[in-house]
Amino acid sequence: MAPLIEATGLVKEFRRPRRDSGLTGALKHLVTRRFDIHRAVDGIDLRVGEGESVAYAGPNGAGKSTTVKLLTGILVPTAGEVRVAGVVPHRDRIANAKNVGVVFGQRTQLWWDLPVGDTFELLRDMYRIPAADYRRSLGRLTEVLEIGPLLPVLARKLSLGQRMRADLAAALLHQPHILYLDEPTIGLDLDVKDRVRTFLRQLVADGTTILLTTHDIGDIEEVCGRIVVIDEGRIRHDGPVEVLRDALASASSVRFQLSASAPLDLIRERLGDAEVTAPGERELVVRFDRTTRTAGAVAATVMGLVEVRDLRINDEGIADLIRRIHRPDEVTARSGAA
Ligand SMILES: Nc1ncnc2c1ncn2[C@@H]1O[C@H](COP(=O)(O)OP(=O)(O)OP(=O)(O)O)[C@@H](O)[C@H]1O
Repeated sequence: MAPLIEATGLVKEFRRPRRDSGLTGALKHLVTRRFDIHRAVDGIDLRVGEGESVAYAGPNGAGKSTTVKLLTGILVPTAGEVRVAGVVPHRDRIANAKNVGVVFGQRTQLWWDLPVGDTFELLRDMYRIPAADYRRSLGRLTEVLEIGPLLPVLARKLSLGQRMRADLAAALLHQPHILYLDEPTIGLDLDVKDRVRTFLRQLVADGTTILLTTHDIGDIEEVCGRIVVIDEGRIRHDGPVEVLRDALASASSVRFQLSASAPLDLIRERLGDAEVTAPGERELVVRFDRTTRTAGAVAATVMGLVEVRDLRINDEGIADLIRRIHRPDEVTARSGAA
């Protein structure tokens, strides 16, 4: 079966005005209008199957929102191919919109000055949802998201948590197969976060395909089965969240503050397969497998080779791994293989 989301060699370039500094620069720009080309998405190959829940993670400016905009058809790719449920999004935005729901944590699609229920009715008309389907869909969403009491309330009077639940319902009224979520739990308190995540898990269990961009590790761990990490417009990592979690269950690290710069080669030689990096001049980080050596043994080895002022032991989590994928310079300074 063909994947539901299929992007091949996807590229999006933006033109950015190039302006030299100062008044002369601004005036020159007015006359000559020079531009730089910026590749926000730089050759992405992504396939997402029906029913998958994929986290799309990466640092600020990595190209996450641009990818989602290409998938919704808001943006036209500079190069490459994209298909969502068989539709080329930018060629047929209306057909694509029928298959897709979109939720932005930082922006609402509810009409600000209307009661929530009125927005829902507008969406029913926009999507031409048949009356019986609408009643069923609204009934189910009202119940699971507990938004019955919110229907007569003006959107602008909702709390953030209430707004997010209403936004989720708005995105799902037309029963799309695919849901894109952009930071859906941002700013929510723990209770509401939990409810939103439980709801999303249920959606996935019922067969909806989810692509979720987030900086929140809890969203990734609790909702997603797969994680794709993007940086500078390129995919740096793609794999099951569970494998990552298992790999990290045994990962540990010790961070040292040193009195002098570290004899890196010597430390690497003594620590064998551990990963030794020097993020700062008098800083040393050793990552190792907890099942094969102890933090105490690592500390003793380092202390035998250089004077240590302070040290901190950390067990690694998915957040650390994503951070390391973002900083290939730290990752490439591997011991053994390096
Ligand atoms: N319309 C635009 N015109 C010019 N540059 C843009 C435009 N939209 C995005 N960019 C640039 O493209 C790059 C990727 O932006 P994008 O919004 O996709 O990142 P992101 O991964 O979603 O980041 P964040 O986590 O901050 O939301 C950034 O450098 C951004 O400044």
